Amino acid sequence: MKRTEAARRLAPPAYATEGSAGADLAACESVVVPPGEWRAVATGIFLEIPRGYEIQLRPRSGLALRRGVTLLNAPGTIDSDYRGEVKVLVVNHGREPFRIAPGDRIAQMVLQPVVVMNFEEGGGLSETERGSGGFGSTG
Ligand SMILES: O=c1ccn([C@H]2C[C@H](O)[C@@H](COP(=O)(O)OP(=O)(O)OP(=O)(O)O)O2)c(=O)[nH]1
Repeated sequence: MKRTEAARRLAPPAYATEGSAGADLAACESVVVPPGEWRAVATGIFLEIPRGYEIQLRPRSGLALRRGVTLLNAPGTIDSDYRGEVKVLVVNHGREPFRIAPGDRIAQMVLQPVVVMNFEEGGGLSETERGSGGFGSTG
């Protein structure tokens, strides 16, 4: 079904359906992303994420399949101490300009627990069979 302008205006900025991993995230501004380019798209959403969690911004598979549109930095990270507006870095790999209207769902958000890393300098690393082999070293 084609969404009308009125439906777009009424759409909430983010919505989750039961059983879905992510909540869809909508744009709050009109943006045109030309082929081969990217834009930071405003959502009008400001979050306070509990410490120990992050939100990942992920592409929507339908936009990727139909339009070649995805997120430049997928998954985008929203830190728990970030208090600014959530923006979505939309990149257009397709051949047509990608037109975004307020209310269009352009990404999805997933809440994830994170393990906080603390680094300290050590004397050396333990030996393993792999050692420093990587990038196809096993064939
Ligand atoms: O797609 C994104 C990615 C990031 N952010 C916001 C929230 C995040 O907490 C902050 C910083 O993101 P990130 O750590 O990826 O950016 P950076 O390039 O490492 O910058 P900084 O030095 O500000 O951490 O920018 C967004 O709104 N959308």
